[in-house]
Amino acid sequence: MNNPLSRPLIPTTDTVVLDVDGLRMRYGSTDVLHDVTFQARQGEVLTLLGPNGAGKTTTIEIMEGFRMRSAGRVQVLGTDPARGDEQWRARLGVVLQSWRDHGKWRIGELLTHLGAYYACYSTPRIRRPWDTDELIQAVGLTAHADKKIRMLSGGQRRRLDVAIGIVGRPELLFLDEPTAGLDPQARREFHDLVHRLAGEQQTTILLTTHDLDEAEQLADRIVILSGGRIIADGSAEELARQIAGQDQVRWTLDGQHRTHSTTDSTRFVHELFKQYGDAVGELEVRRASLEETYLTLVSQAESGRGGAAPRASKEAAR
Ligand SMILES: Nc1ncnc2c1ncn2[C@@H]1O[C@H](COP(=O)(O)OP(=O)(O)OP(=O)(O)O)[C@@H](O)[C@H]1O
Repeated sequence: MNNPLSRPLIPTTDTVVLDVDGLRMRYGSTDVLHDVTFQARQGEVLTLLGPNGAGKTTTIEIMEGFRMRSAGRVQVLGTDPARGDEQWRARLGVVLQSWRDHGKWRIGELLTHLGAYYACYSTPRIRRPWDTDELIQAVGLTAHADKKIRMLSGGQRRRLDVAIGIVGRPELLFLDEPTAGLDPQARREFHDLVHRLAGEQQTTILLTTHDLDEAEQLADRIVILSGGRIIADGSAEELARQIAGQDQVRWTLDGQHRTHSTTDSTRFVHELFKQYGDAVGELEVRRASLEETYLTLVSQAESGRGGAAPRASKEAAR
């Protein structure tokens, strides 16, 4: 786990919510997904990264049941999305790009209207839909609840998109570039909301983003797709470890500045203190940012130097 904030309040369970095995997709004579395999567990935030055209949207649309796959096994909340019924669909949340319809409606009216469709899918464990006022507060739109949708700013609309995606209290939420167009404060609030959904409500979240800081902030696990293949699967730290020599340890000893590159900075620092104790000063460990790791892994994959993606272990998924 990379960020203490991303640790769920209730730990991620072992229940597999998303199970994709040997997924292939072909458009005409072009293969765009090759043997894609990954899983996500309940309460886990999984981020799908990859360059334009890598196959992220195709993968997500297959899981949402909007696109038929060419081959492979896909189970979403225990059901093959190609055969998902209304009851199954009510357990999913999808945040689509901006909601442009119903411009004359007010936020509260629209959410109450959409939420009503979920009432019959309530269960003893999950009361559906989300209470409109609570939901509006959760996405930070209380001050605008009575505004007509066409009067909202781009960022306010994006918050409304998220509210529409979660009004049915989904067990699995798909977020496609959710913070594009949000200002820094709205982005921060959105990140808090994702942490709350995953931590308090045990919602599994699959999101795509091109913002690597965001991925690092939010993801329990990161899956990188390149050219339709998974080239990496693990936490940000695990992915960084795949690239040899990326941690830089700096310190001073007898007034002299020293630097050392290592794949295991924890062990190195331990040895350093064991050997020199209090004589070590100004210690600094600089880990590769996710951006550096990502760019290296993608460029290795594109030049054919990448190895097979290590499958994330159960522990890595927590
Ligand atoms: N309906 C389609 N017919 C033919 N090819 C398609 C179709 N949809 C997508 N593709 C191709 O499949 C590949 C994967 O596209 P996809 O949209 O899944 O990528 P992506 O990772 O979501 O990209 P981006 O980051 O640009 O949104 C691309 O080469 C794209 O051109």
